[in-house]
Amino acid sequence: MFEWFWSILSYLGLYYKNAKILFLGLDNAGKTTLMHVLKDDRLAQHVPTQHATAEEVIVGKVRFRAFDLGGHEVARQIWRNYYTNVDAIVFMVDAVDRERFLEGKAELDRLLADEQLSDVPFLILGNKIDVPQAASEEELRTALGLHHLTTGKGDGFRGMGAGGGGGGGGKDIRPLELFMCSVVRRMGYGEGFRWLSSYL
Ligand SMILES: Nc1nc2c(ncn2[C@@H]2O[C@H](COP(=O)(O)OP(=O)(O)OP(=O)(O)O)[C@@H](O)[C@H]2O)c(=O)[nH]1
Ligand SMILES: [Mg+2]
Repeated sequence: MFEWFWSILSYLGLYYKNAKILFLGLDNAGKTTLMHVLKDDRLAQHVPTQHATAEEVIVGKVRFRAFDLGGHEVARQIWRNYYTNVDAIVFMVDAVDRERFLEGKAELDRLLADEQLSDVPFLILGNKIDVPQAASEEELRTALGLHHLTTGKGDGFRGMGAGGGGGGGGKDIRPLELFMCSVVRRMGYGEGFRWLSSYL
């Protein structure tokens, strides 16, 4: 099943596709930490990102050009400078910081409403589930208002009837899913990226 999946990917020429993805989300969500775990498998403490950085990362068999943008309020103003030719958005949320769910939702809604991104798949990562107080997937799904937006976690190709489980899944529906993860424990995001790869 898995072999079959990758052979189709390579047949379609997506094998090692140089996809451009943006890591977005509020400050302190864990974007830079994830970037470095993906890039050189190293966990480190990072200062809040002031300047966007781009790195080449390979997840599974897809090569990404990942742009790590700062999440603090001033840094958010330049997110839109990176929207051109973007292939996917990874939107990270700190699942522990309930007080900022609303702020995160507002930023996510702004992105989802942006014309330039109307066709772009969104992988939403609820990070820090290693912390016992972290919100559950269901709680975060509700807090971010995702119930009617998610398209299902099954691998799928756009236009071939996406959607393995959730609602939606029609042809013109933007792929969007929420996966819970812990970057420090190196769990959860792999499934998310695998899901995302199937739409690139
Ligand atoms: N408990 C826990 N903490 C994490 C995890 N991932 C990241 N962190 C911590 O969260 C804090 C912020 O991480 P960063 O990667 O700097 O966050 P960022 O999203 O890049 O923040 P900005 O650059 O300000 O936008 C750091 O103290 C990380 O160690 C995780 O999976 N679990
Ligand atoms: Mg950062």
